[in-house]
Amino acid sequence: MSTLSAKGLRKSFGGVVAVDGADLDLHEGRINGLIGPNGSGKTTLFNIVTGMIKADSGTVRLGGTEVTGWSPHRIAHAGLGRTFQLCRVFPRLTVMENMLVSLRRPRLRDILGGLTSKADVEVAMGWLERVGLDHLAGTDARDLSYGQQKLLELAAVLMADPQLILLDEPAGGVNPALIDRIGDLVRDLNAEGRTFLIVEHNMAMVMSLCQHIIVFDRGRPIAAGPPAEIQSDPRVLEAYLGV
Ligand SMILES: Nc1ncnc2c1ncn2[C@@H]1O[C@H](COP(=O)(O)OP(=O)(O)OP(=O)(O)O)[C@@H](O)[C@H]1O
Repeated sequence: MSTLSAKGLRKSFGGVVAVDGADLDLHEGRINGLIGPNGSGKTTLFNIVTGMIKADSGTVRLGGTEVTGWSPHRIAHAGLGRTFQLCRVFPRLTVMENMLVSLRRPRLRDILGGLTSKADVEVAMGWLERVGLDHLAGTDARDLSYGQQKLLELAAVLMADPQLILLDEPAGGVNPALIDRIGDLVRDLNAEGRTFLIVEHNMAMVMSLCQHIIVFDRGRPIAAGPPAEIQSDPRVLEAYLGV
């Protein structure tokens, strides 16, 4: 079960209302997009549904189970993986070590001492091949380009075999060739049955990749539908252009 839904989410930071009574319903098995002007609450929503921050009110359900207030680790264990707007890899660990620490099971000392299970290394290598980083397995993550680090972060998320994956600005700061590779990878992973929710400012990517788009403005959804519908929705144009 991968469906993510939320009801009445609300979150304020001091006087700033970041998420303002938002509902969310993802289309299962689809590539869902979440767009909206800067500061409209998209990342805060991501952080709430992945357990990184607690909402002031509202509920989150994952595959029929209420997960409101669960820790990020428990939510990840329930099948939800995520990447971050500012990519999070361990710069001084190699690409392979980054893959293995994402499992949490082995201890860092074991990984650095080569005491990891052969099966884990094989699974990690399989994902590195899928994202095109297998030839860099022994390279320190800090020596990868920013786009390659984003691919590594996604590959590390895939180690947990999540059925639902949230990507926070996968194209941000990435060169066009790697943006295409990330897009192809998302399509392939979706064809295998994984559901995606993608926050992205690159409209060309969102419109070509996503099958269902949710538009946020001032902390709540103002429109949802297929790309062609969203592109011509007057509420969306108003939110973006103020027209
Ligand atoms: N930790 C925080 N402390 C204070 N204010 C915050 C915090 N996190 C978010 N905000 C505020 O909440 C609002 C929503 O921010 P959020 O980052 O969720 O928007 P966003 O849609 O993801 O923006 P962007 O597209 O620029 O990443 C903004 O006004 C932001 O300044």
